[in-house]
Amino acid sequence: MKIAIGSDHAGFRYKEAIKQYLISHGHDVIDKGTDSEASVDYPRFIRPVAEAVAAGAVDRGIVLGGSGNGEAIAANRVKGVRCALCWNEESARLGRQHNDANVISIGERMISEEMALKIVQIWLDTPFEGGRHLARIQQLDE
Ligand SMILES: O=C(CO)[C@H](O)[C@H](O)COP(=O)(O)O
Repeated sequence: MKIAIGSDHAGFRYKEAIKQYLISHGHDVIDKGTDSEASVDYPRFIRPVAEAVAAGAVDRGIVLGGSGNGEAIAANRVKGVRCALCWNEESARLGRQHNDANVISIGERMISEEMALKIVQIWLDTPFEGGRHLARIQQLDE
């Protein structure tokens, strides 16, 4: 899968860990920054991830910050993006099953690195359920 990833300074360490995890599992990763733990403003690095997903340049996107809240808000401003803020296995699973989330947001200050990697794995492996959820996600873009 082709996956874009981006973070601010507060999500930088997990971005690097997730990038290595994805590459080691055969994915093609497009890193939109940031490149260090120096303080930056997250919209600058999150919006390019969301735009790449919306344009079909990549299959999925991952955004990270301290809480993941602002990053999810920024990603969801782009039409066609369904970004789920994930903090445990079930939030990641439901993000795919019910919401067909094409982007996830993770808060580095909220969860362990082990949990962050688990979330990514579940989000990649879980299919969209369709059915009653299809009409609902279609209404998001209407
Ligand atoms: O999670 C975030 C936005 O929702 C940011 O990562 C967080 O606000 C950065 O905070 P600071 O500038 O204090 O390091």
